[in-house]
Amino acid sequence: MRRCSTPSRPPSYPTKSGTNSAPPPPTPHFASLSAPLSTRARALLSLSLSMLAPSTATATATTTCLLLRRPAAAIRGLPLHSLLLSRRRPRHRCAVDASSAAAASGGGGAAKEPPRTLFPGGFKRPEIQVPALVLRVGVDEALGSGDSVAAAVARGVGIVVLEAGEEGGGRAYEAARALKAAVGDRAYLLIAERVDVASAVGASGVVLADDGIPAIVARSMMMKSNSDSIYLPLVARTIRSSDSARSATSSEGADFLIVNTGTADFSRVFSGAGAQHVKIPVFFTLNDLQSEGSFSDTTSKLFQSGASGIVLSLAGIQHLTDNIIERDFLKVDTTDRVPQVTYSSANALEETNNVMVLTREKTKVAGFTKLDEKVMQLIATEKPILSEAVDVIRKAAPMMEEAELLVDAASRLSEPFLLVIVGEFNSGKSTFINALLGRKYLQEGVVPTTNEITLLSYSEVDSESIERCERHPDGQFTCYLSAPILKEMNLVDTPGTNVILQRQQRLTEEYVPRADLILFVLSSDRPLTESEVGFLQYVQQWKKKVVFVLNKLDLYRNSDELEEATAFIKENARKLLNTEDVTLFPVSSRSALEVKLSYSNNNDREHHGEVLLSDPRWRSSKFYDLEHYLLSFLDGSTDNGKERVRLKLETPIGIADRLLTSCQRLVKLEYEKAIDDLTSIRDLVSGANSYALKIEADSNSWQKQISSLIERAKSRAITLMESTLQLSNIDLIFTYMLTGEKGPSAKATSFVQNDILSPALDDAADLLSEYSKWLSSSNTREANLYLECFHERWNSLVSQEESGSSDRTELVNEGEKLSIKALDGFSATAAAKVFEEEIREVATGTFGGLGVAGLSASLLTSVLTTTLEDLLALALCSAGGFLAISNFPGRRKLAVEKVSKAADELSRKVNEAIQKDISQSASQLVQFVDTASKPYQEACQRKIDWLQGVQGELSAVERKLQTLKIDIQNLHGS
Ligand SMILES: Nc1nc2c(ncn2[C@@H]2O[C@H](COP(=O)(O)OP(=O)(O)OP(=O)(O)O)[C@@H](O)[C@H]2O)c(=O)[nH]1
Repeated sequence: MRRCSTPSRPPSYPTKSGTNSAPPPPTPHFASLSAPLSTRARALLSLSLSMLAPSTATATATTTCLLLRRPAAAIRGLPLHSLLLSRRRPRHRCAVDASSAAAASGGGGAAKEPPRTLFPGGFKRPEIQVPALVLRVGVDEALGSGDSVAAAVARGVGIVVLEAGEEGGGRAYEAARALKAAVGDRAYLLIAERVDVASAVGASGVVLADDGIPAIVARSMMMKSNSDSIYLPLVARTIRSSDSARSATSSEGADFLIVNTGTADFSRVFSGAGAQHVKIPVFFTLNDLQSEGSFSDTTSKLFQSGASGIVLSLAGIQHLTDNIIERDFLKVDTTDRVPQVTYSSANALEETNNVMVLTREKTKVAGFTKLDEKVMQLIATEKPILSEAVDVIRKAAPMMEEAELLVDAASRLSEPFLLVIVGEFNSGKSTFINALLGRKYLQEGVVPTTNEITLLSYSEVDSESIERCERHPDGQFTCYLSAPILKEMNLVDTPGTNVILQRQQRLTEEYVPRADLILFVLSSDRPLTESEVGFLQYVQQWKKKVVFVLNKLDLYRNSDELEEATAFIKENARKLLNTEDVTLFPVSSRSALEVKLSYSNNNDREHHGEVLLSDPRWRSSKFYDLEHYLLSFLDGSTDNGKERVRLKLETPIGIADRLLTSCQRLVKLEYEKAIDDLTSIRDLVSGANSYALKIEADSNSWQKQISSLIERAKSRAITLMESTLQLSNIDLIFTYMLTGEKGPSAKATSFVQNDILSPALDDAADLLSEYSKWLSSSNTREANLYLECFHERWNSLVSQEESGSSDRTELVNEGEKLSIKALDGFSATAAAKVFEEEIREVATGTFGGLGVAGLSASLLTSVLTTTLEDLLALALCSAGGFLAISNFPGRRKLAVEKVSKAADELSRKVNEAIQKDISQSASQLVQFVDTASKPYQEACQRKIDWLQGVQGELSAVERKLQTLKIDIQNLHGS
């Protein structure tokens, strides 16, 4: 029998969180579904995943909520205020439904892989909103003060830390569970020093002690134990010194730090030289005994001097007034205040003597400083089409977080050209950027040095003193520098593509679609490694223009080696990027930087280029060609300059293209699924028609029981009649004729009535009543199965009111059943009377006119026992009476037949009533199922219509984008 299994919901529709591991209800008997849903759902889901995921990613159906709204990464690059205003946004975790996951995996124990999105790294980084209010809770408090914790979260606490380090596992686990229940998804729950407990309760992460296990180990332990989650676990570390802060922030990979030493120690912790390298948020634990006034001062001071949040106990939170919370943690005034700490970049910090810059860059440099009319027009045309695309993408796939990429890219249309520098760690990305800018703005090093994305933007004020870096809540840095090239070109330094931390891999992946041009830095000592090939394939999916830089040219011993390497790279890049046009610049960034730095004090700007060219080190670095190429991008009169405009305009179109294609496929799948759903519902409804057959088959045993009951009564009555109407009973018959009812036949009549008919009728009535109940309950059960099936499979389509409107009372009116009424016209007394009359009829019809005086029938019959002998004897006794008596057996037979017929008639009536009941019940059920299915059918139809509309909108906006693309291509041709 097919089961009414829960279908896995498509990714673009929100699902209810929570699990339902109850077994699926049985299916109505004739539910004929076109395919078992578990298989179908799995196919659907993996299709949509593989469609969304790059080809290198393996998509598996492990979760129904693959694409969640607005992760930190997706909003990186959005205006700051929009990041901060999203503060109270509830965090979505992927609630993997146990049953749907099981269904999706075919019910077997198939190995689950992390779900993927458009980014091959696949995982999402949780957002940490700053300034953050962190609550630390002890085990006792957690077990007893759930309400206070919930209240604190409602007031603005974003992170709750359970201090479970000292506790035994059992209590720590119970406390963590209690906190999890109190906090829900409204804040992050982190467990201090207990990765096992954090994993067991599905907490958001852990806080490690200063000397605890490495962050990467903790993170991977948590990821292993919660392999369904698409979020990277948060790992924080408590620190006591700036040195440990520095190590925690660099290669270690912690997400934020907690300073546990109290307010007074803040400056001490952050006074060391290492503090300048702390690139992740730092939260300070505040002493609870502060009065309100001092709290107010303290929080302000902490934020001004670089803290990103404060940590308080439950008691401490109570001292914090709503005003302070509102002022420092919730309300963000984006006009005149920088709520994040602003870090100076490495060099600038030294130069400015740790002075924090609290004014924010307000004036951005336009992307195209010399925009011609046509470009302006194109931008004006493009923006509304992009916003239309965003609307329709959000409509078609509300959970597709990647829509934010498009929003971001569209908002950057008027901003500077975005050159994103990618490459494996240590390939020389930072050195290349420094060489291009002519100053050591970025750190370089042999160990991975770039943990975060750094966006280099132009600072309008031409003074080095205000060069600085701002850290955004999700870790991205924006550095404002005065390098002229940044006026029209923003540079992005990314973490290496082969870093061990998934978080950084993802950071880089997310920047690829936004890039207007990608500079792929390869290292001469290992050109085109496996991971570089993988990353290039990913880049190719976004159809980005890539320029290769073969760095560390100085490592080659001769030109043959260089030629061999360039040929190798070009040949492979051609294949990988599917283009003939591969641009590759072999350079030595380090030499170039050294040369530039050696002339940095040369004030003769005018002849700077000539001076450099005269230096053989500069010439051998070959940096000039690359620099010239990039600068030509900034010159609108050159081919590269024109291409720059095209690339810039095409960046959001490329993203839109890809997202729209994904949406088209999703919507198509949704559409096909909706059609399938509608067909399945209709199949179920028509399957109800077969219910009559099934119920008839099931009614057979009832019918047989009742028939055999009647049959038994009949045969007993007939036996009685036959034994009464024997000539051997002729005395009795005569007596009966003479004395009427008082004779011996009255005995037979009462026997028929009391011993045969009445009990048989009672039994039959009981049986029919039971049958009627059975019929009703069978109907109700069947109806319920249908309801459950509709509810189970298509619950998400209809509202509760709509689905609950079917009335089941119609199905249970067993009092109305015809089979019960079938016995109504049949009374035992009346039947016995008829029985008696039949005997009388036989007797009078046979002997009434005979008048045989002197014949001793009893004498004859005492010796003659059979009917034949009776007749013979009578014939012998009276030739005159022979004729009359010879009719006796015939009359007796007729009487018996009459009784038999009456019984058969009763049996037929009962069977007929049963049949009518069956067909009535079946049609009631069909009617019921039809009515119950209506809301679902209508909802499916609505969805089909809606999806058709969305398909139309998607196609319309795609067409507009195609036209726009042609216009952009023709921009400089006409
Ligand atoms: N020989 C040689 N070494 C170079 C050159 N460019 C950079 N390096 C060295 O390569 C190492 C890594 O340079 P970085 O610029 O930090 O490399 P990166 O790609 O930014 O590294 P991550 O930020 O960790 O991804 C440093 O020791 C540089 O001095 C070069 O042209 N020649």
